[in-house]
Amino acid sequence: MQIRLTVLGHGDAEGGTDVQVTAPDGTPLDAVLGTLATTVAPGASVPAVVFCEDRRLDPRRTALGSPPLVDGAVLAFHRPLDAAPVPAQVPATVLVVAGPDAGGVHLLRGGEARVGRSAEADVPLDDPDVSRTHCAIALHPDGSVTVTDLGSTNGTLLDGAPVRHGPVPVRSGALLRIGESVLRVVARRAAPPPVPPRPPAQVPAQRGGGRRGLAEWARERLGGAAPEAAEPVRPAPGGAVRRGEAAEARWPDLAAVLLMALDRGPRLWERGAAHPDAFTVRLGAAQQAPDVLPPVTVSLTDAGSLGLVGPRERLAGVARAVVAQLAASHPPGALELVALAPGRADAWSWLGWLPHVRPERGQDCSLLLGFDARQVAARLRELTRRLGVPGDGRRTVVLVDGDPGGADTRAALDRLAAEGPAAGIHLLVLAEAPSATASSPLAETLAAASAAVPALRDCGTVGVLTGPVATALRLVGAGGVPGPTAGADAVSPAWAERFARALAPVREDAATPPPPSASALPESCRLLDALELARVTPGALRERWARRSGLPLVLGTAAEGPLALDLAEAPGPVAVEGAPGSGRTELLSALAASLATGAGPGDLSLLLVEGAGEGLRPCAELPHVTSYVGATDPVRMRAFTQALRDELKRRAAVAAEGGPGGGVGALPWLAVLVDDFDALTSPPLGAPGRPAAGSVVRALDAVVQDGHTLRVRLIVAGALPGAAIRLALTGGPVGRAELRRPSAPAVPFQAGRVTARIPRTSTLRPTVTRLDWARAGDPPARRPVRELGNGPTDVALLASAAARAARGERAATPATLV
Ligand SMILES: Nc1ncnc2c1ncn2[C@@H]1O[C@H](COP(=O)(O)OP(=O)(O)OP(=O)(O)O)[C@@H](O)[C@H]1O
Repeated sequence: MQIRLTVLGHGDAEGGTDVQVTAPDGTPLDAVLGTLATTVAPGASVPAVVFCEDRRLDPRRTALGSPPLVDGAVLAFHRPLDAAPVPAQVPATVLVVAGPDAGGVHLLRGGEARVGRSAEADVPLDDPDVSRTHCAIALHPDGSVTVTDLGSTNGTLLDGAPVRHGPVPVRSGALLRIGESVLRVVARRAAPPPVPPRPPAQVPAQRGGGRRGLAEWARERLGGAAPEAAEPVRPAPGGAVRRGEAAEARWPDLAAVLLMALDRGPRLWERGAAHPDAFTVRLGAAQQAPDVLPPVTVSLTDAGSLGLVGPRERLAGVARAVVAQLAASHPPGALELVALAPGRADAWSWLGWLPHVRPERGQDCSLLLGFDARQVAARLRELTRRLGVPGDGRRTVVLVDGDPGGADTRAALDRLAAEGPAAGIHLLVLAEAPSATASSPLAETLAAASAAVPALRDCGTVGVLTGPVATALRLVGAGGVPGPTAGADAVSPAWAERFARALAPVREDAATPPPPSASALPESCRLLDALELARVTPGALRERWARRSGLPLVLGTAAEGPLALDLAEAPGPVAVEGAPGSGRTELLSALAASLATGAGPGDLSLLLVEGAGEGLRPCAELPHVTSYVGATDPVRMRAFTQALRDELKRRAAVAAEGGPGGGVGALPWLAVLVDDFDALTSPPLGAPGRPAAGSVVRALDAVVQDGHTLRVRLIVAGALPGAAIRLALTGGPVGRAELRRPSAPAVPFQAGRVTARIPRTSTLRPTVTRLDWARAGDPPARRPVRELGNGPTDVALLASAAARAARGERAATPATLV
């Protein structure tokens, strides 16, 4: 199990230190507390008290990975932190629903809240058109709310009417416009509308129910927009203005987006791939009516890719808002996020907390981020591999911020911009340019931006920030077709960090579990540990053989622990596939060793066949092995294949004779394991195995055809058409693989290692490492697994223990083979 925490040590700066903890499930905080303290501050002692938010923890009783110690949690040594705000517990709330510093959720507990550009304001707004102290919103003892303009330069509008003299009463739901920002005041007097039943997204249960009030409150705000009430989406590649209150609720504003993440209620991740509003984002609001905010939206499905052009700070704020909306509305099962932002780790590291950037397609990185040229090239390789291949329904949105570097990389990006949408890959391309104004007209701004960032030309919609302070967004469709203008919604970096951290521990509901993250797998897996035979003794083996059922085959470790299947129940042959050097021979050896621990030699015979080389030789010492032959010896190979065919005939005869239930059940199992299958069945001209190839193919074909009913199983390393179970080595660390079965999702795993000698604890010790977000796009650090050079390997230890255990076992009924 891996979780990421932020630790505030003694006297730490506000940001704290981000760390990653890797430990077996259920490890108590106690086990890593000292390491956490020294990782954050070298030489620090174990803290006397630890808080998670405002809650004091008992380190012996708090398990890593269980609430509150989940991904994204903030631990504070020595002092408590403020808990998350709970709007349900306060009578009124001010939500910043639109504008250049949108998304804020401010609680009114009573008295006056000052709104302004000043950092000291109770509701600070980074909006150039807002005065330092602009207006005051007061909550009175009777629950009523008023607003007073404090002599602002640009004035205050309440539902369109200027607030000249205060205080002016404010109804719940009223819109206050100040500068380019729009605030909605919500007082808690209105009854909540009914909520359509829908299972919420899953997060490990939270004790104490600290956020239940927030959930309730958020439903009041958000619950009205059931997706089934949605009007059909019409293609509007240049963007669309949506009118009416339902439209406002349907494309939530950014305050609502933050509450979706904090609350994890029914609207979080409500849009699966087939949802009518899937992949449609709200870029801002049309400023037409005083008391409504008609959302201006763009559908990525229609646009293909979306470009954003403008000055750096505003541009980044709008892009943060777009990405956050996508992450709040779509589950990771429907949406993958990738960032290509060379040199911009500081700006985009917050994405690292989102579940959507985990590599779940076997990408060799910790997170799908590209913060330097190598990482960008790796991400582009992974993405361009998917071009021309029909998508699996899950879409990918790729944030492109900055020059990807080298000519090859630029060409790959241009290809992705042109061909990506057809493969479910949509770009969000940022291009820095001065705001479009009278002196720098839109067309010129757009032309200059496209020259600097060619991928912009393939974007079906481009939003250009306009106006003297770049707070409006003009949408332009393909071919320069003019689209609507919106007041652009942007969010601050702090908002984005808070939003993403709230989503970090959330998982999709149990009905559609996300594929286990490939990166959650260990770098190496000792087979004997996965078999729970760390100390392999004859007694332990005898005991297993005695209680045997089926033919248990432990493959290695999946994200949740050891991965096993029953070979007796397998519907057909098993193929181990992969590139040379990916670990096929090792996995085949592990399968042989695993089978040998599940049944004694009296109940199971192993036949080992080498197509090339001698990779299986270490397994030949297992007492179960009755034949070990290689293609280099065609005479023995022919004899072997003849004997195998005879054995199949003998078994068929026993099966035919057998009484009710078939006599075959009394026969020992026979497992044929073939390494380098391709070399065996189609050896190159002049290869020593060539003379025997024909007979081998016939014998193995007979096993495929008849073996299944005769207690004979076939496992080959190589491509075997019609294999029922495929163990595909996917690259990355050696031994990284996927279990693939028809009509079942692929299960990533790390293959068991058996021909080396690995100290028992090397993959189980808890570790704490500082998180370096700039390196998160690299292949995961390969913790060098200490393999002991001298002394017996694990398979030799197993073979010796098995040989001793077999002495005294009832005499096997050996297969009559060479
Ligand atoms: N699961 C594993 N963990 C760690 N190291 C491994 C693992 N599997 C294989 N290796 C090591 O990687 C190297 C290649 O493994 P292996 O020979 O099994 O690959 P292969 O796919 O059979 O390739 P080839 O057919 O070219 O021999 C060997 O040195 C082996 O010890």
